[in-house]
Amino acid sequence: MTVSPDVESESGHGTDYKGRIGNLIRDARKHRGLTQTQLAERLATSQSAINRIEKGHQNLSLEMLARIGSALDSEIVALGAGPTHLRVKGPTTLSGTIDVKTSKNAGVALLCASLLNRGRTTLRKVARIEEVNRLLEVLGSLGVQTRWINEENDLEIIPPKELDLSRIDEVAARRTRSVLMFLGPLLHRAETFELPYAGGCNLGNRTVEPHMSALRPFGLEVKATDGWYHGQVNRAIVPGRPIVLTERGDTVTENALMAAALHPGTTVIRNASSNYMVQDLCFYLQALGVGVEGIGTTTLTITGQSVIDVDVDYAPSEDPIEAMSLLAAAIVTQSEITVRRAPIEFLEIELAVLEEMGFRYELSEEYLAANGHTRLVDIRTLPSELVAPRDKIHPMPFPGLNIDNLPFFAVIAAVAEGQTYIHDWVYDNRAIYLTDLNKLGGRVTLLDPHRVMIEGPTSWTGAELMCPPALRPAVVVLLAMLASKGTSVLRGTYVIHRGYEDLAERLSSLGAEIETFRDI
Ligand SMILES: CC(=O)N[C@H]1[C@@H](OP(=O)(O)OP(=O)(O)OC[C@H]2O[C@@H](n3ccc(=O)[nH]c3=O)[C@H](O)[C@@H]2O)O[C@H](CO)[C@@H](O)[C@@H]1O
Ligand SMILES: C=C(OP(=O)(O)O)C(=O)O
Repeated sequence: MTVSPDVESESGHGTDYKGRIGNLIRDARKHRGLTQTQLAERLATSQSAINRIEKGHQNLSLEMLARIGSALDSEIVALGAGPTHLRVKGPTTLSGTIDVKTSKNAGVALLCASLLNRGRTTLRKVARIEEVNRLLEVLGSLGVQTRWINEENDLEIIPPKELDLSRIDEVAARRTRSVLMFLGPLLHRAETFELPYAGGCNLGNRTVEPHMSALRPFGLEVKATDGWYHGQVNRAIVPGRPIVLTERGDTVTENALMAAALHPGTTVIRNASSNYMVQDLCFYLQALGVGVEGIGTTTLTITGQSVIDVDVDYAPSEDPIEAMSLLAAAIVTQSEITVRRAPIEFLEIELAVLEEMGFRYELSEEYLAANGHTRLVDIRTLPSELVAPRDKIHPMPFPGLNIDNLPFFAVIAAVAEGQTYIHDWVYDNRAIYLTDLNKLGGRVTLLDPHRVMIEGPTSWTGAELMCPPALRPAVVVLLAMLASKGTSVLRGTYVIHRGYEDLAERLSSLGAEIETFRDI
C-alpha cells in the first residue's frame, strides 16, 4: 500500500499541522507494522522523539520529514497533494478475526458532553476518525486541551476555566453534524453564543427544529441567520414539566440530556431515543454524578448538578454500525470471519432479518463492554446462499433496525436471489446513492427518493467511481468492490474516514487487496 498524504486538502485547513503530520506518520508507521522504537532505530533517534512527533509536539524540518518518509517508504507530504483514493482488486475472500472499534456516534456525543465537566475527562479507545478530529479542532479552538495519551487511542480532555467562543474553528465545525450537540452544554456556559450551521453526511434536509424545541424549556432561543445559529439564554426559564421530544432522534435526545445534566433539579424527557450512543452518554453522565434513570427506555429522568467538576474516566462501547459493515463485508464476499466485540443488543433485528434471508452464523457467549453495561458477542460468519426477504426492509428508532445499517442491506440484497425492497423513510437522499452499485453490475432501481428495489444475485465487475457524499453508501460501494472481478477505484474517500478508523487497512488484514493512493 502507498500512503502519500497531504496535510491540508482533505481536512480542508491547516491549523494544527503538526498534529496532522503526526497522525499521518503514526498511520504510515502502523501500516508498515513498525513500533515507535523500530522507527526510531531506522532514524537513529529515540522512541520518545517519535512519540512527540506523532503527538504533534515537535517541530519538523523538511529534511526530517523526507527521512521519515523514506524510512516508512511513504511520502508524508506529497507534491500537488489531493484527496485519498482506494484501489481494490477483487474478488476477495476474507478470513481471520477483526475487532469492532468504539462508535463514532458515542465518541462525538461524549466529546460534546465533556464540555459539561470542569474536571478532566479521559475517554478510552476513542475511534480515531475524521469526525472526531474535526470536533477536536473545534474544541481546541474554544480553548479546550485535548491529547491522545497512548497508542490505545485513549483521549484526555481538559476544558479551560472560560471557553473562548469568539474563535470557534468554523471550517471544522461546518464539516460535522455533531457540532449541533454543543447547544446543550453551551447554554450553561454563556448567555449568548454563536455556532456555525452543522454539516455531516449529505442526506438531504436534516431537522434542527426538534433541537430548538427540546432546549427552549431551558431558556435557549436560537435564531438561524447567515449560516450561524445565534443562541440567547434566559436563565429565568427552567423546565416546569416533562420535555416531550417531537422526534425520537438520537442527537436531539443527547442535547436535551446535556442541558438537563447542568440543570439543578429533575427533568423528565419523553419520547427519548434509547439508541446506543444515547446509552453511552447516559452512563458517562452517571459517572459525572448526574442522576439518570430509565436508560434503555423512552422516558429518561435526569437529576442534574449546578456544577460538575470531577476527573472522570469512561470507555464508550463498540459500534453496531461498524459491526454491521464487517458482517456485510463477509456476506458479500462469501467469507468466514470472526467479528469480535459486536454489541449484540443493537444488532438483534439486523441478524434476525439476515437469518430470514438465509445467513448462517455462530455467536459466542455474551460478555460486557468496558463500559460495564453493553453486551458484546463474537460473531462467526459462515458462507451462505441468500434469498430476498419476503417483506420490505425498513428502519425504525431503536429497538428497530438501525437506519445507518439500512444501506448495508442493499449490498447484501444484491447478492441474494430475488427482489428486495428497501424503504428509507427517513433520509431524502441516502437511497439514491445506492444506485451507484449499478456501476459495478448491480441491479438497483430507484422507485422514488425513499425506496429502492434490488434484484440479485449480482455478477460484480470492477469499475472506477467517486465516493458518494455519504458515509454508509460509500462503504457499501467499497464492499461491493471487494466482491467485484478485476480492479476498482474508489475516489475521494474522506467521507469513509469520517466514520471508520483504518477501514481499508483492517480489511486488508483480513485478506482484501486494497491500496490507498493520492494523485501526485
Ligand atoms: C452523530 C449521530 O449520532 N448521528 C446519528 C443521529 O443523527 P441525528 O440525531 O442528527 O439524526 P437526525 O436528527 O438527522 O434524524 C434523522 C432523520 O430522522 C427523522 N426522524 C428521526 C426520529 C423520529 O422520531 N422521527 C423522524 O422523522 C428526522 O427528521 C431526520 O430526518 O441519528 C441518525 C438517525 O438514527 C443517524 O443516522 C446518525 O448517524
Ligand atoms: C448519518 C451518519 O452520520 P452523521 O449524523 O454524523 O451525518 C452516519 O453515521 O451514517
